[in-house]
Amino acid sequence: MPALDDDDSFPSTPGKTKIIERGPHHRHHHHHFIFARHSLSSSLFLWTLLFLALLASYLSLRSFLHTSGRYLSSSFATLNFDNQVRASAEPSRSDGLVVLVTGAAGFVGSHASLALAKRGDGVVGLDNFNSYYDPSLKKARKSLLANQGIFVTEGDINDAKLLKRLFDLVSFTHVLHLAAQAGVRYAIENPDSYVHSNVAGLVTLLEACKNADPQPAVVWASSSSVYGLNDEVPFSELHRTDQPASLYAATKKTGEAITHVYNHIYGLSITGLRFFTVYGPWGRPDMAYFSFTRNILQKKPITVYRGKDHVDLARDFTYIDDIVKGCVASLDTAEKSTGAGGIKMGPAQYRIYNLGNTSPVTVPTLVSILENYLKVRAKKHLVEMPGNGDVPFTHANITLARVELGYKPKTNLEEGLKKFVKWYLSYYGYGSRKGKNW
Ligand SMILES: O=C(O)[C@H]1O[C@H](OP(=O)(O)OP(=O)(O)OC[C@H]2O[C@@H](n3ccc(=O)[nH]c3=O)[C@H](O)[C@@H]2O)[C@H](O)[C@@H](O)[C@@H]1O
Repeated sequence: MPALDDDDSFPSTPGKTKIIERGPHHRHHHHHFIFARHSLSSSLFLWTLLFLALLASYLSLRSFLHTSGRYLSSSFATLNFDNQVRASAEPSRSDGLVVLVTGAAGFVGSHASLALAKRGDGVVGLDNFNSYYDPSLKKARKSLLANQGIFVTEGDINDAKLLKRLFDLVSFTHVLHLAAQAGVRYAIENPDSYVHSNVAGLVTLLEACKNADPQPAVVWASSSSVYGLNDEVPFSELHRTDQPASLYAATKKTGEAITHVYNHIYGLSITGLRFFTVYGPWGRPDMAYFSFTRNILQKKPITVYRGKDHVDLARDFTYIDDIVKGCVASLDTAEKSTGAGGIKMGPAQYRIYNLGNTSPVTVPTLVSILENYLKVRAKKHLVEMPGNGDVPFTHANITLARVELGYKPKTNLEEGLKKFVKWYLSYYGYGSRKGKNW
């Protein structure tokens, strides 16, 4: 029986190497071979080590440069931001106010910021540039402000860190709080945005104000819509405001309650302004006078809502310059907040004013004024008021604002719309039509 070769007697175990011994000669060669393999693999090992070490130092150097570069550029950005905020906040007259304007790239915010800067107050703007309506209009307003040395930082009033940073950088004497989710009917589509800006954002802003030392006096935009289903006319600050007709109105009414709490607990000086359908150049594209103008010029139909029994809707349309005067007068007459760093020192001022025009105009009349200036007939679709938040009319009693603020609106709808249309035609490049219309 042939001897079974040991090597073949067992199937090789996976992973185990068989050592074959073939006598001394073989063994020598084998050692030589092993030695060569050894020296080859150890030098390969060394080279690999060297390579890895080089690679590691390259990578760490790169990441160091990257991090320090980023750190340096972010430090420069921080420094740049701080300098811009401080420079913008510097009043150019000796007793100038130092005002944080929220919603500064908005319609009322941009006009108010310009008016304040023009008389020598320091103004820092804050705006989130959201896309509720064309943000390019907001950017254009921002450039207008930048030309007057006003810096508008891009940020949300819900950003507590950013607010703290601004208050750490600047001792604001006043906050003009105009940032909000506006629009009555849009609340049906996007209710959350109203809670986000008009409730949560307001609280975040008031927290920053009450923590500041010194605390600023706060003037903010409420709305004529808080009168809701009230049918006593003209609307007085003494009338009921507990029957809102839209979520928008409800969040503004909530704002009045929330600001009262901060006044009561922390001694913040508060002035709430109930604006009545503000219009004018650089206005809001979502509002009727603006979208009607666009559609009329583009020969597109417009929808004109009507109330019950075909009664025309009416608004106490108020021109932007009059509203700005009311805002500035409110800032000038606001008493100081009494608290500091979150602690109340004594009772503080709490005021609410109507800022309207006192002469309501129907929506069809608004349309015919526009038709007249645009020299185009509107394609009107008369539609029953859809019940999505509108009230049939607004009409302001402004006695309180007149007596306490010296507020006196002086632009009627015809004059105001003339200025608006002139701006609209030039801004949207209807330049050649100008001569024809004016
Ligand atoms: O005074 C206020 O408190 C409010 O004024 C305006 O709200 P509104 O009066 O509804 O202003 P527009 O949206 O310009 O509407 C004006 C009138 O035109 C009517 N309208 C609007 C849009 C439309 O397509 N058709 C139409 O007939 C409305 O029903 C309303 O009677 C602003 O949009 C709100 O942000 C502000 O808070």
